[in-house]
Formats: sequence, C-alpha cells, structure tokens
Amino acid sequence: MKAFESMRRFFDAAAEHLELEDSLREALLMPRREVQVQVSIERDNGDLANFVGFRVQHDNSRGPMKGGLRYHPEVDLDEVRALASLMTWKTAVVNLPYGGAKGGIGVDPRSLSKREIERMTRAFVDQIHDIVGPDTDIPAPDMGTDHQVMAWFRNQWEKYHGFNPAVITGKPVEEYGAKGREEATGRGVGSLTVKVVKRLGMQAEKTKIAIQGFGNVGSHAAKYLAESQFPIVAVSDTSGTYFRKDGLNIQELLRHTLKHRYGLLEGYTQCEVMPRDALLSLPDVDVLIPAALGGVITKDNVDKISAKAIIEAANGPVDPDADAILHERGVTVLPDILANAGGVTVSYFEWVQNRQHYRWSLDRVRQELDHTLSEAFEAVWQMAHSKEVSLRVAAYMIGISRVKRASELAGLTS
Ligand SMILES: NC(=O)C1=CN([C@@H]2O[C@H](COP(=O)(O)OP(=O)(O)OC[C@H]3O[C@@H](n4cnc5c(N)ncnc54)[C@H](OP(=O)(O)O)[C@@H]3O)[C@@H](O)[C@H]2O)C=CC1
Ligand SMILES: O=C(O)CCC(=O)C(=O)O
Repeated sequence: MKAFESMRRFFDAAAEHLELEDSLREALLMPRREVQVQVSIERDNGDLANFVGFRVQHDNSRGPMKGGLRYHPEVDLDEVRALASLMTWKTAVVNLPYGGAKGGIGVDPRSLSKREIERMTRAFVDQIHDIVGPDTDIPAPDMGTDHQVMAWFRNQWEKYHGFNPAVITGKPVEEYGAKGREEATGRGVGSLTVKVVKRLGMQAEKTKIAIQGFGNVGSHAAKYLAESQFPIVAVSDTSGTYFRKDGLNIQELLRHTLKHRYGLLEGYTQCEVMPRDALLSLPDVDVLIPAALGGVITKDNVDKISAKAIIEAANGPVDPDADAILHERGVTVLPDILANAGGVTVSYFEWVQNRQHYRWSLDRVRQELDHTLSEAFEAVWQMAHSKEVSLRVAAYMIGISRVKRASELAGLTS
C-alpha cells in the first residue's frame, strides 16, 4: 500500500469518531504546498549526476511547518506527502507550536562521497531556500541525514538570507545544535516503551525486545532500554538480524558500529546472525520496535509477529490492514505520531534556544523532553480508554482536533 493511502486510512478512522464532514477532511488532508526540484551535481570524477528533491508543506495552522529531510533511494512524492502529514498530527499530539512538513532526495547516500553529499545538499538548498525559514518551515534530520548535513544546509541557506541558525534543527552541538537532539528520538522511544510495559503489567528484566534498524533512532533506543535493564534479544540493519536469546551486549554492538564508516552491524560475530527480515518473525519477543522504514508490517507477515506490544519508532511501519489484525489480537501498538515524537520535541527546544541566543544543559533538555512526552502519553492513553479506541485512533483524534481548532480560530474553517 502506498504511504499516503496508509496514512489517510488512519486519518479516516479518527475522523469517523470525530464526525468530520468530507469537505473538512479534504481540507485537513490536502498539503498547503508541494515542491519538486531538480538536484544536479558534478561527481568527484567529473560526471554529471541528477536527483529529484522534494519538500511538502502540509499544514501551518498551528505554527511554522516542521519536519525532517530524508536521503533514501525510495523517497518519492507520495512518501514525502505522507510523512509531511504525519508531522502535522505529531506536532499537534505533543502540542508543539508547529505544523508539519517533510522533504528529501531520492538517492542512496552510500553511493556518494562526503563531498558529493555536501554538493548535493547545497544544490538542494539553492532550489528550496526561499520556501524554508525559521518562521515558515524548519527542516531537521531523518533517515540518511545527520548533523553534518544540517550544518551544510544552514551554511548554504545563510548565504541567501544571513545569519539565522533557527532555520534548521539537529545541527552539531558546537554550531547552535541542542544538547540531546541526536539521542532524542531513540530516548523518547525508550522512555515511552518503559511506560507501555508498566501499563501492561510487565517487568523490564523479563521483557524481551527486538529492534529493527540500528541507525540514529534504533541504536539510541537500544542504549536507553539496555540501561533500563531490558534484554534486547535482537537488532537488525540491512546486513542482517543479530540475535542472542539472553540479550545482546548493546555497548559492544555500539562500539562495533562506530568502527565502520556507515555504522553497519556487519562483521559482529558474538551472537547468532540471521537474514535481515528474520527479526520480525522471531518467536519469543515481547516488544517489537520497528526503527527503520515504513510499510514493513503488513497483512502478509503480521501473523508471524509474537510481540504483545509494538512501539513505532519508524514513521508508518505498520500498514492499516496489519494494524486492524493486531488490534483484534489485543496487541498494543504505540503509534509513530507519539512514539517517535521525541526528536521533533527536542528540535523545538533547539529552535527556542536559537531564537533566545541561550543554551540549555543536557539535564534540562532531558527533563523537558520527559515532561512533554509523559503529558502526551497520558492524554492519548486516557482518550483510548475512555473512547474504547486504539492508541493510534486516540492519538489521531487529539492531533486532528487541535489542527481543526486552530483552523477554526484562524477563520479558515468553521
Ligand atoms: N532521526 C530522527 O530524529 C527521526 C527519525 N524517525 C524515523 O525513524 C526511522 C529511522 O530513522 P533514523 O534512525 O534517523 O535513520 P538512519 O538512517 O540513522 O538509520 C536507519 C537504519 O535502518 C536500517 N534499515 C534500513 N532498511 C532496513 C531494513 N529493510 N531492515 C532492517 N534495517 C533497515 C539501516 O540499516 P543500514 O545502516 O544497513 O542501511 C539503519 O540501521 C525512520 O522511519 C525515520 O523517519 C522518526 C522521528 C525522528
Ligand atoms: O526534528 C524534526 O523537526 C522532525 C523529525 C522528523 O522528521 C520526524 O519526526 O519524523
């Protein structure tokens, strides 16, 4: 199923409960603006390379639009459109004063040198610099991008518009980045997993966890949860699934990935190594954390999932057909728009610090992150139980209601 269709079905399920008219649904779903640009660069060997870049600005009724930049071969307009609207509901669920946007380039960054990625990023900024800005649309990292890409982006944007680090978040800490942004999404996933596990009456030491994806989000979630005494029995990346039934040594795995240019798990031998997708069908897993691509859990593989809870660290990992089956089976699914909201929350803290020319300590960032996510979690959990709906429907109901209210107050809808 295409990514936007998947998001639209989740939206519609909540819109039914909110009794929204069709015309209002259409207004809330339609992106404000979609931009597709040519990104051409000279490769190190002198060849010309051409890529397609996107920025979709979904909604700004609650504030400037916010969302990451993805560099991945599967990036296309449909995916970016879906991810942009997820950002709108996400910023609303955690009550940040933002709307939603997303961008990206259809490219495998591993096929380029560092200098080529820099040239590509700068060429992309040349194309979109006039539609992003600290009060309009603020990008950030996502799959395939990191603090270095954010630093190039900012530097190129400032050549047109002058000094203003608040144009982008997820920057290097020494270049106006927030302490704790890099760990924030994974830390948020970890702290929300702890809450779900407690609510389900399970104990950390006895709760086996499997994490798909060991990049920024997956590795920080693994670190947090291992430090919280959970056995992480499996992790995976494109090189395979790494399994140890009594729990992997996460510190050792993190050291291993640091040795590789691309942070791959490949070559780690202190555990059983299985094919990449084996992680999703391991028989004895209590909590599954997809932290890689969207659309990985579908009706074709959902029956093999043994977990009692799924924490959606990735955006859109469970499709609507699989979601319905999981709901019927009583599996608790913490939806992406809440589960991975730690990243955009600390991006907001970075933007606030940039605008105030002030720096917060790591302790303050972590405390405020925990506070923001706890409030959002309580609201979603209570809504789900009072309305007898899934956590996803509850989260969408809260997010959509807030966006609808802002549109009404602005006089855009009634
Ligand atoms: N970065 C952030 O702050 C936020 C990210 N997210 C979401 O979290 C997810 C991960 O993002 P992030 O960690 O930043 O991305 P990264 O690029 O840092 O890491 C992605 C990871 O996923 C792995 N991966 C890719 N395809 C597969 C596959 N088919 N099976 C198993 N592993 C796979 C990659 O493996 P390999 O290294 O081998 O390619 C890598 O380990 C995305 O869905 C993103 O949208 C959500 C909110 C914020
Ligand atoms: O940090 C941000 O602004 C956005 C992160 C993001 O793209 C996401 O939450 O999916």
